[in-house]
Amino acid sequence: MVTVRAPATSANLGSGFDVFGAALSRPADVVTVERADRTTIEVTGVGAQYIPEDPEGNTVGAVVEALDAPAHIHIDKGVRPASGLGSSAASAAGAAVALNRLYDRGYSREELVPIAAEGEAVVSGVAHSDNVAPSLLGGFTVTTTDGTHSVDARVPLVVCLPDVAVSTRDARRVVPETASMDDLVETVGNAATLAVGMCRSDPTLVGAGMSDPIVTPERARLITGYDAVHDAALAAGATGVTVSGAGPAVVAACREGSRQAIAAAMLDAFAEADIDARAYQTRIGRGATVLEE
Ligand SMILES: Nc1ncnc2c1ncn2[C@@H]1O[C@H](COP(=O)(O)OP(=O)(O)OP(=O)(O)O)[C@@H](O)[C@H]1O
Ligand SMILES: N[C@@H](CCO)C(=O)O
Repeated sequence: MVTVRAPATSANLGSGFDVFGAALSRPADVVTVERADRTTIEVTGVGAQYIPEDPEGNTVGAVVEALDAPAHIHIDKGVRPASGLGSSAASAAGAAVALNRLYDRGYSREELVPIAAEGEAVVSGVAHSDNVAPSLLGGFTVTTTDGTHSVDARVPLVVCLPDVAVSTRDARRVVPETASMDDLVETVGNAATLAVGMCRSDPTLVGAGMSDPIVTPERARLITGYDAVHDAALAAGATGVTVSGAGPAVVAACREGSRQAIAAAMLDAFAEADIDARAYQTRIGRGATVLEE
C-alpha cells in the first residue's frame, strides 16, 4: 500500500496560460493505492459526490492505464472539483507518484508529468500539464512541449474560492482564438516579469506580472463579483490578482504578514455580491509527498 499527499495548484497565474503553475501548501488530495487485478476507485471528501468512480471518467483511470498499474484506489478529496485549484490534477499527480512506487516503475517526477497529464485530457479534452507539473514537482513550474522547469519559489498567496462551479471544459470555450501583437507583447513582458519574480521569491514582481489582457478578461466574466474581489484584494495590499486556473477561484500574490487582511477583503467582496466563499491563506509549497508505504 502507498499513500501520497498531492497539493492543489494554481495554473496560468494570469500571463502564463497553459504554461505557468504553482503548488499550494494547502489544500491537498490524499491518494492511497493497493495492488489489485482490476482497478476500482473510491472517492471521499470535498465534492466527492460530483466525481465519477468509474476509471473511464476519473483522472486517475488514465494514469493507471499509462503506467499499466491496476489497483484499488482511494481518493480523499481536499481540493474541491471544478474549483480552478487543480482538483482533477491533484488526484492524477497523487496516483502517478503512488502507482510508480507501488509497481516500482522507476519514473522520475519530470517523467511522470505527461503521464499524469493524460488524466486532464479525460476531463477537459486537453492534456494540459500546468496543474500536474507543480503538483508533482512543487514550487513554480514552467511547462512546454519540451518539458518542465521548476523553481523553489517562496511567495505567500491567498486563494479565494466562491461557492460556484466552473468546469475547465466550459472555461476553455471562452479563450480567444487570436490576439493582437500589442496584447502579445504586453503578455510576454508580464510573464517574464513574473518568472524573474519567482526566481527571486519577490512578491512585488510576481504580482506585477500576473496581469493578462487576453485570456483573463474573458474568464473573469464567468465569475460573479470578480472585479470587486480583484479591486478589494489590491486595496488590502495584494501585489497582483488574477483568476486561478480556469476559475472560479481567484488568486492574490501577497507580501509576508498581509494575507489575513487580503483574505478578509476578498471574502467581504464576494459576500457583497451574494456569493458564499472560502479563503485559503496559503503559499507556494512543495510537490506530492509519500506519507506511507
Ligand atoms: N479525481 C478527480 N478529482 C476531481 N475531479 C475529477 C476527478 N476525476 C474526474 N473529475 C472530474 O473533473 C471535473 C473537474 O475538473 P476541472 O478541470 O473542471 O476542475 P479543476 O481540476 O478543479 O480546475 P482547474 O483545472 O481549472 O484548476 C469534474 O467534472 C469532475 O467530476
Ligand atoms: N491552463 C488550464 C488550466 C486549467 O486549470 C486552463 O486555464 O484552461
